[in-house]
Amino acid sequence: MRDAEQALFSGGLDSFELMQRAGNAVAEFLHANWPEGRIQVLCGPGGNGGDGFVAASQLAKLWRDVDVFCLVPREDLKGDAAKAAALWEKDIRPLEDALEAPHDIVLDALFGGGLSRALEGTVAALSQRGGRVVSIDVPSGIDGFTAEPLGPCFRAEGTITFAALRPAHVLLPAAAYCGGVFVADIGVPVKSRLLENSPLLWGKRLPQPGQSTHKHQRGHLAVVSGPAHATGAARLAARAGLRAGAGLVTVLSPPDAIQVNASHLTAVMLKEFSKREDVCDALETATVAILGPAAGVSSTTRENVECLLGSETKAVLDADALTVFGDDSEALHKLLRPSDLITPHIGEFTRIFGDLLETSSNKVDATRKAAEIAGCVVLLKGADTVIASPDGTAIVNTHATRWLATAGSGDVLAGIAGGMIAQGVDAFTAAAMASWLHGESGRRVGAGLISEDLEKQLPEILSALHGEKR
Ligand SMILES: NC(=O)C1=CN([C@@H]2O[C@H](COP(=O)(O)OP(=O)(O)OC[C@H]3O[C@@H](n4cnc5c(N)ncnc54)[C@H](O)[C@@H]3O)[C@@H](O)[C@H]2O)[C@@H](O)CC1
Ligand SMILES: [K+]
Repeated sequence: MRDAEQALFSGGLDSFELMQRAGNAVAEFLHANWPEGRIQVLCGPGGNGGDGFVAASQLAKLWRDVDVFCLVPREDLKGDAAKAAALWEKDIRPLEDALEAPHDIVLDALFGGGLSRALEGTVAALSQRGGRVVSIDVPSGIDGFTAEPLGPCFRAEGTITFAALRPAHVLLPAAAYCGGVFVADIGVPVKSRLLENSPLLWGKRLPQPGQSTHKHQRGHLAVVSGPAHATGAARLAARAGLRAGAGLVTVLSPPDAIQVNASHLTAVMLKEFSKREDVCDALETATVAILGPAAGVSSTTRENVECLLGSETKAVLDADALTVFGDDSEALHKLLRPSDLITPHIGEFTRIFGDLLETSSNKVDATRKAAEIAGCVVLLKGADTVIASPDGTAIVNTHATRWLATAGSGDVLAGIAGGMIAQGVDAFTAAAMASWLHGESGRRVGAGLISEDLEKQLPEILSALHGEKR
């Protein structure tokens, strides 16, 4: 966003004009959503405070009852913040006075996301008062780069930011302090490359069969099963893929697991593989294959991955398919293609991308770098799942529930993504669809959730998204 602002300024746009647009947007946002009550505006010394002064004068024009407090005296303000303060003709009171002043709503215009040290003294005390808070840019006290509180910080009911979402608005723990986030368009032409997951992003692209579509036109998903003692993961993924709409789903099974797989599968087909060539042949007939869930950390799994990534078939790689490359991750990066999806949890991510999480400012940056390195779509699982494509576009999914932290949950996620890819959805969109549908399924089950419950929720959820009554 900084680059886009700089381009605008060098194109002749006055930075104070931008601040006025920002402050006016804040006033509109606050007035529309918190239409009643006395407003206490808390201003910092920089641009964030400047937005606060503009908003305060605009809110007063809307006949709102407004008091303004500032961390520094009016005469110490500089640049745009000083110009903005000049718009406020009444008193600017010292910040300490705010502690005891009557109010209903606080407008937190103290600091933006560039804050470099923890809040102290009066500011820290104000942040801990509770009550109804609306924050400008980010709740003050949040480090916008790491998306973590630097110490005490405001907890907002709503946050208004400008031009585009930043990681702190969607990544935990910062996102939990933001409340509802509104992105105001102030004329900064950024191509938003960070989005929050929602059916609004992809609902219209959910695949659905036409009246005369036959199953072969809905794609073929293959899922590679582990050995006899580890077959459940593949079946969870396979059934989820079928529910997501893949026309055909086949579990590819080693000979020792055929009986156990056969006794548990009905609509999902089963095919035996005993040697490398069998897997290669079977994978080539599929549109997409899921490899990794309970596949085993073995040379067979590695060979199967190499076979899949050397074929025309798209890949969804998870768990053991990633772990087998733990000591040779560059080989995996070289094989992966832009149409592939990998779905590591943090441990697997570290195995194949080293210390990227520690060396990046936050999870969004780390996942973006990973997608660029691997040249494929990366879905980093967590309470705030991040999906990134090699071009830098990222989506964060917070539509989930803690009850999803259970055995087999990730296999279902991979299965839904595979089912969508089978039907022609690109890997990035399929990952976004899958993480939201997975989260929604989890929320519908709630406490007591086991992974077998998840795919059963899909018909109702998908019907609702398609606008069909059941
Ligand atoms: N960049 C732009 O052109 C625009 C910026 N806007 C606003 O400007 C804000 C960014 O402005 P700034 O870069 O001035 O940043 P801030 O408004 O966050 O202010 C930073 C100032 O606070 C001081 N400071 C940092 N931590 C402190 C602490 N713990 N205790 C006391 N003082 C501390 C710093 O020394 C610095 O002087 C955004 O958040 C947004 O609200 C908007 O007006 C839109 C346009
Ligand atoms: K703020």
